[in-house]
Amino acid sequence: MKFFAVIVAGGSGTRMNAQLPKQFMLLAGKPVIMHTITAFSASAEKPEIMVVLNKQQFSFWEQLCAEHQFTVPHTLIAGGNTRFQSVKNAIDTINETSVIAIHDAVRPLISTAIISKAYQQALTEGNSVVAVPSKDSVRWQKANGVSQNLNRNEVFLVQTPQTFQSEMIKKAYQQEYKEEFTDDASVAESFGIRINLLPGDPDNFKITFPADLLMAELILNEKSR
Ligand SMILES: Nc1ccn([C@@H]2O[C@H](COP(=O)(O)OP(=O)(O)OP(=O)(O)O)[C@@H](O)[C@H]2O)c(=O)n1
Ligand SMILES: C[C@](O)(CO)[C@H](O)COP(=O)(O)O
Repeated sequence: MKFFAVIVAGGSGTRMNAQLPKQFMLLAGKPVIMHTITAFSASAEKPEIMVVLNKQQFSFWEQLCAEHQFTVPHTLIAGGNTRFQSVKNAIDTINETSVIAIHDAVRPLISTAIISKAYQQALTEGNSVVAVPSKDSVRWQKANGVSQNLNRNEVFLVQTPQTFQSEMIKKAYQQEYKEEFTDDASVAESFGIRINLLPGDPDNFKITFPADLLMAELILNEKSR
């Protein structure tokens, strides 16, 4: 079977509040996204890697690759205004029957073990969505202003990769964009696909705020000791 990795990095990182988009910020001496691409290239399935970037940043990325002697093979795809559009731009170019993992560039601490489990689950069960249990209590704030406790054993926080057999995810991404499409699982589910969860890893958090980058740096330092 052919495997693809779509690494989405077309965002501008408004919550990070920095000049440089967070996917290019340095983590342990190299841009965040290079850690992410390296993890996929090291996985047993040896996926073909697609990197989705804002078109305006193609030449900057090529400069970064030269500066960091980054030679992992990948193709560049132009991003869109939403994550949904960025993913769609990439998967629309895939015509082979395959298994496609979609991953946020800004989750650089993903392990090769989880990547492989995700590909294998999607191969046998159709899809695989990485998620972790909540470490906090969880409440649902209803429209009438009343909040209600939820059983946190039944609530999961969704990560990436989100991995699918190509035929189903390509069809799901033909739907019109809706605001509730915050990830690939929500797109697939709205198309009628039942989602399979795969246990994730708390370290596979999304770099969203400045403190997240500091935490990622600490974890990498600890792992290299
Ligand atoms: N138009 C977009 C928006 C987001 N992404 C990617 O989707 C992932 C998750 O998005 P998020 O953390 O929200 O990134 P940003 O959109 O960059 O951040 P913010 O929402 O704070 O602006 C990131 O790797 C981001 O680059 C993308 O490829 N194209
Ligand atoms: C895809 C995702 O990372 C799964 O948790 C998340 O939904 C992305 O959300 P964001 O608002 O684009 O950061």
